[in-house]
This record gives sequence, C-alpha cells and structure tokens, in this order.
Amino acid sequence: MISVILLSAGEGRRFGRKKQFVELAGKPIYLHSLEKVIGRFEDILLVLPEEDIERVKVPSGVRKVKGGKERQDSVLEGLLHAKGEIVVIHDCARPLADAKLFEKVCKLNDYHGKITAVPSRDTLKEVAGHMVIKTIDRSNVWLSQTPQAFVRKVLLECHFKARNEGFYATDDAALLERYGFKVGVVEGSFWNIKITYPEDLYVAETLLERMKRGTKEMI
Ligand SMILES: Nc1ccn([C@@H]2O[C@H](COP(=O)(O)OP(=O)(O)OP(=O)(O)O)[C@@H](O)[C@H]2O)c(=O)n1
Ligand SMILES: C[C@](O)(CO)[C@H](O)COP(=O)(O)O
Repeated sequence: MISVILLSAGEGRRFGRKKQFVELAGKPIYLHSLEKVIGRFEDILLVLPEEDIERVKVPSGVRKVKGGKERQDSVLEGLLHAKGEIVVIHDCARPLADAKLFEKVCKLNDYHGKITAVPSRDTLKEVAGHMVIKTIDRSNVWLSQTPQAFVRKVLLECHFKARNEGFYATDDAALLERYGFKVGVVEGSFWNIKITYPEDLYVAETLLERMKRGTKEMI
C-alpha cells in the first residue's frame, strides 16, 4: 500500500497568513492537492494546524492529522499514522503538481526514496554580504520539489535520528542523504511552483488558467 501525506499545517509566515486556506481558482489551496490524489491512492492523510482540524471538512476516507511546529515535525506526525510501505510526501503549497507525478515518483526501484526536481536554469552565485564570492557550476544542480516518495520504515528511521540530533532540513530527502540512504530523482516541472510569498499566488493563477485552456507553452 502507498500512503500520501499532504502537508497543510504551516503558518504561512512569509505569505502573511495560512496560505493553505486562501482561494486559488475558486477553491482553497490545500484542496487542489487533495483532489489530485483522491481515487488514486488508498491511504491519504491531510496534516492540518491543530486549531483547524475540526472545521476543515474532508471527503470520506481522508484522515486528518494534527501538524507540528516545523514542516519536519508535521511530516513525522503523518508518518506515525501512515499505513503504507511507501509514503509520498507533498506540500499543499505546491497546488499545481501534476497528478501523474505522484504515481511516477512512487516507483522507487532500488532507491530508498525519490524526489521530483528540475535542473537549475539560472547562473548560480555564492554571495556574502552582497559581494560575489564565486560562480557555482550549475550542471549538477537541481531544484528540489514535492511530491517525494520513500520507503516508510527508512524515512521514519531518519526522522527519529534527526529528532534525536535536533537536525532540521527543508525536505525529507535531506534526511536520507544525511544518514547514507540512496535518493533518486524524477524530472519534475517548472509549472510545479511553490506558493511561498503573496506574488506566487498570481503566478499560480496565471499558470492554472493556461492549464485549463490546455496550453502548457511557456508564457
Ligand atoms: N509546521 C509546518 C510547516 C509547514 N507545513 C507545510 O509544509 C509545506 C511547505 O512549507 P512552507 O511553504 O514553508 O509553509 P509555511 O510553513 O506555511 O510557510 P512559512 O515557512 O513562510 O511560515 C506547506 O504546505 C506547509 O503547509 C506543515 O505542514 N507544517
Ligand atoms: C520541500 C520543498 O518544497 C522543496 O522545495 C521546500 O524545501 C519547502 O521548504 P522551503 O523552506 O520553503 O524551501
């Protein structure tokens, strides 16, 4: 069985409010991800802020779990309730993720986990105090996205170790890397943007409009 853990328990500090409940194309941001996985996966968990759990209504079969202080804490809460041998972790803050990506990333083969990611298109500079130190070779640099999939037991082991060490990372793959497990990459999409700041919402709206019209060419 595969479990999907949808993360929606953030505070939206950079956005200015809990962005998961903000409307995007007529429905709250978290619902975009939920609708992508319903009917495709047996075990779906939606991680929510404790104070919102009661009032947020979800389709039958979807389990609501209370989140933690940081993203990583929320993932661990989800993991402790998940039933699948494989777990897919997804940020509801990425509402444009293609439904097919969720299935693609689960095919782990001989990896302990897989991420979706896109190769860097920009020239990368290391900067200190507004001064350029050097240009970083971008040929091996990929930008990490979600969904990401893992063998549940392995991810749980890594989360426990990280908690004991007080180590926090911005994605789950970083924990597997730290403890010596193998992480593979599936090509994601430049359309799968993350809503972090208010302006990201306008970009997401524009992209969604384009997707609805069936035209995915770059603007
Ligand atoms: N304690 C947390 C923090 C984050 N998330 C989720 O993890 C995803 C990525 O996090 P981020 O974009 O950082 O969201 P926020 O934590 O809400 O934003 P900020 O860091 O600006 O406060 C989001 O879907 C968010 O809801 C979560 O479930 N629990
Ligand atoms: C997991 C993630 O979506 C990958 O890009 C991201 O790391 C979330 O955290 P961030 O701090 O907003 O980058």
